[in-house]
Amino acid sequence: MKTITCDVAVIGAGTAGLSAYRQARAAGKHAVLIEDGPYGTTCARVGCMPSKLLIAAAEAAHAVAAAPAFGVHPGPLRIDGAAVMARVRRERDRFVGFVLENMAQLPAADLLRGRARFSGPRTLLVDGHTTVEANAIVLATGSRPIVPAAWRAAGARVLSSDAVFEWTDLPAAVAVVGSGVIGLELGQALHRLGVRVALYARGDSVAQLGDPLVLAAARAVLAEELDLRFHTQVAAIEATAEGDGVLLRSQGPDGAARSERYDYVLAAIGRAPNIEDLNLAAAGIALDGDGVPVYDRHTMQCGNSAIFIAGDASDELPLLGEAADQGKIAGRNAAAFPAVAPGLRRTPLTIAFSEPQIVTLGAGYEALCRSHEGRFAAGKVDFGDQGRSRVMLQNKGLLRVYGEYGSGRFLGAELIGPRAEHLGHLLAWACQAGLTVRAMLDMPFYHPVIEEGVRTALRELAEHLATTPPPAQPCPDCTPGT
Ligand SMILES: Cc1cc2nc3c(=O)[nH]c(=O)nc-3n(C[C@H](O)[C@H](O)[C@H](O)COP(=O)(O)OP(=O)(O)OC[C@H]3O[C@@H](n4cnc5c(N)ncnc54)[C@H](O)[C@@H]3O)c2cc1C
Ligand SMILES: NC(=O)c1ccc[n+]([C@@H]2O[C@H](COP(=O)([O-])OP(=O)(O)OC[C@H]3O[C@@H](n4cnc5c(N)ncnc54)[C@H](O)[C@@H]3O)[C@@H](O)[C@H]2O)c1
Repeated sequence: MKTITCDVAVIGAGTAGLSAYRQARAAGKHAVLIEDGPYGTTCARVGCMPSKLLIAAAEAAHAVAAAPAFGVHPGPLRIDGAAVMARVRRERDRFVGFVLENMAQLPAADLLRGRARFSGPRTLLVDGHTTVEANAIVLATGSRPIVPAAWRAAGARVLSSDAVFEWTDLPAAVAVVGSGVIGLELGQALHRLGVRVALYARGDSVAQLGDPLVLAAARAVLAEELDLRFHTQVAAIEATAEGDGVLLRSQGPDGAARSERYDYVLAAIGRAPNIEDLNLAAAGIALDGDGVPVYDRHTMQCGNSAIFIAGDASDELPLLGEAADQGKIAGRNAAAFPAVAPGLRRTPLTIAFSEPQIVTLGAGYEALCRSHEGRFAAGKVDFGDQGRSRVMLQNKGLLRVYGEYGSGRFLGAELIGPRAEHLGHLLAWACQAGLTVRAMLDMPFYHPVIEEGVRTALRELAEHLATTPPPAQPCPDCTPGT
């Protein structure tokens, strides 16, 4: 058994862990980075990048399919599934390669291979071969896809998003379970690439949306294109007798049972933080009801301990940018421990790369119903009649913007709409800058642009904010589906 003594031990060499490690090193500390899986990060290997590569191929196919509506006839659409997946894997490998190149430049003595578990509040045991004694520890162990054991029992044709990017060709039929971000992004991309896709949702939620009006718009817009099965329970999944597919038995909202054959079932029902194998009992920190360490989101410190948490492991907002920011804060504070200080937490921004894209930023509708009951107003724009959106034949979706009575401060927004990733950034920046709705309306708006739709929504919001707020009452419509 070897013993390593260091200032900061980081568990997990993903985005959050690498960010924490770099901060600790930049502070002049001896840091050790422990990883038991492949290097390359979830984002590059099986997350953000390969999923966006698949979506990019789907967008190309969709552009061809949509062209005749403009009087442009490019000829019959032919999708070469093997070529699509080859590009996805080739470009994915390129992104992973950049991470690996950076890893190769780190001092070899700082990199420890193996699975870390706590053996004390400041001590880790790595695979039974090394004990690491650290002044502070950063827990950046990421998350993993949830696939219920009963579904796994059906065999290898029940898979998570991790496996999709290893395909060498596109299958003929896929059942996607879950209407969250992964289900929507991958389900729509596969559909646009010619795969028969049915998307099963036990409730009627759509991606990260909470605003009932935007949710309703999203359901309607997406259902125009996708086979969306809302309020449908997956009753059982079993392998076909030939082993070449799966039978999915489901029960719809009318109680009717259905059994359908697919090549694969893609479980997209959420991700769980990697925390249970860490022997957290030895760490001496408080855990919440889900077993996740209780921590301060501004310092990422777990209680008053020398343990800091970052990235998907924190189960807060499992997004790349958050992992990088949280890792930075955790690494800096671990290096400075016990002199812990709050770090920058930005205005929350989430983007689902469906089409139309789905975006939330700032305070969402459900959160405002709790924190600002009777104290906030909303404005909206329906993209159906929005000039530039219609020019581009992308005139679908709804934006709702929220502002605070009295201060006139812009609080947040939810939307499904064209080029929403850009609108989302614009609005998130205004939110973080603390702008009032009036100040936002004083900004330039070109013509004809989609941002004019944002102005329409802001104008409506400004009108509401100029009136007396209605008497406080419970939000009548803030209970969207599960
Ligand atoms: C399909 C998909 C698409 C996504 N798309 C986007 C997107 O478009 N935009 C966006 O912002 N986010 C996206 N995300 C989310 C984003 O990828 C994650 O939030 C981010 O990668 C999390 O980084 P992390 O450092 O917390 O975890 P990871 O990168 O997973 O790193 C954790 C590391 O810890 C290691 N580890 C775990 N336990 C131990 C242990 N006990 N000992 C040693 N090592 C351990 C793991 O092997 C892993 O390497 C997507 C995710 C998925 C799955
Ligand atoms: N564009 C992006 O930023 C992006 C893309 C992909 C993933 N991600 C991240 O990855 C995380 C995980 O994505 P996800 O889509 O797996 O999770 P999610 O939490 O977004 O959605 C999971 C969905 O599955 C449903 N569900 C849960 N249990 C179920 C069950 N037993 N049967 C049927 N449905 C069930 C939930 O109601 C929900 O609609 C996201 O929260 C997001 O942070 C981000």
